[in-house]
Amino acid sequence: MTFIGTLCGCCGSSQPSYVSVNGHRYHIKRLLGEGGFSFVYLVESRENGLMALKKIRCPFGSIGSISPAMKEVDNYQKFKSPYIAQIIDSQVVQERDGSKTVYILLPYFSKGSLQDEINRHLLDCTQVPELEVVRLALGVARGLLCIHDAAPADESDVTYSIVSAPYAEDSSLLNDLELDTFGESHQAYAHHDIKPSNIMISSEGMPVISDLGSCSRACVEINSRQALLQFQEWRSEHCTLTFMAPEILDVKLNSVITEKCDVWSFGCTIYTMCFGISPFEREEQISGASVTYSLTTGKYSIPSGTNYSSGLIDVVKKCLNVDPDGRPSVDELISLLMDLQSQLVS
Ligand SMILES: Nc1ncnc2c1ncn2[C@@H]1O[C@H](COP(=O)(O)OP(=O)(O)OP(=O)(O)O)[C@@H](O)[C@H]1O
Repeated sequence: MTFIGTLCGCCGSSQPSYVSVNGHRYHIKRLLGEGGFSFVYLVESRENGLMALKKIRCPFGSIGSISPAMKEVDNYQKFKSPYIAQIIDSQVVQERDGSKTVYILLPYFSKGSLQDEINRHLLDCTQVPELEVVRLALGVARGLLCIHDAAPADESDVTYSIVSAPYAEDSSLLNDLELDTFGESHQAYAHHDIKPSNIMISSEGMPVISDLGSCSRACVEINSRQALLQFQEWRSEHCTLTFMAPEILDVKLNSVITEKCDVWSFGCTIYTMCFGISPFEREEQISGASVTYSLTTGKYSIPSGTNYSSGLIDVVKKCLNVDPDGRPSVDELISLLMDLQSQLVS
């Protein structure tokens, strides 16, 4: 990986900036967005057109700090679905100061995210039509089904050829990648950060789950004080409070977290599509109760006079059950949403 010119296309430099990933040269056009430790740039290549390049900084330069980013690369390779973003290429770079940077090349979603779509409706004072809410929700649910039902991976099939040489040779890194964050053997995965800004909209208008950095094995047993602290630390880096399931926010010793945490976030996402705000943020606005309190007690309300059908509102209510076992599976959600879709089109 080499950079020619200045990396940041929006920093005011008049010089065009280029980046080379595994020998392919890309023109950096502008910054698309940024997260805690990452920047996402719009890049263009002569052969493949526009793409998004995610640059993840691993500040301490140790294997430990690089593994979450490599886990994200691994996740992009793991799930094959039109409803989950597919990786194009990636590379790890050793920086001169000893730190490492991971670059992930992804398709560019010019329509932005579901959050952008919600924001457009808020600005226009319009609401997302119910049929559109159901169509988008169905796509997200199909992507989630692929994550939750991930087939047991044949570890020997996982290839790391995209990793640049110094790390490909580092077997401890590869071993680290195969370790589940919390040492579980169950093969179902959970995304852990489903929210409208992590769902991109394809050029055909289909929802595509992205930002797989928080995705890890679904079944997490919190069976020691150390596991509890480790989970709390992981949660603060990877999950978003207003979409977070109560069992994650108020994680307890001797509890088990499952993929049902995504079902809660999915319910919050449908609610946000309908009402332009997440249920527990709205609760804070109208009652003054903290998000943490409303969320752990499951206290939220549906705006009165809503013209969304009771069938759709019921789907939200089923997902926002404080008891994870009481929430539907993604399979069940898909059939509920399909029924709703047929009723709406008939
Ligand atoms: N493939 C893409 N096409 C277009 N825009 C993108 C793409 N990927 C990311 N973005 C933009 O960049 C933002 C940040 O990307 P991403 O969520 O992957 O980074 P992150 O560091 O994990 O962010 P967060 O901390 O919000 O989870 C997104 O909200 C989106 O606006």
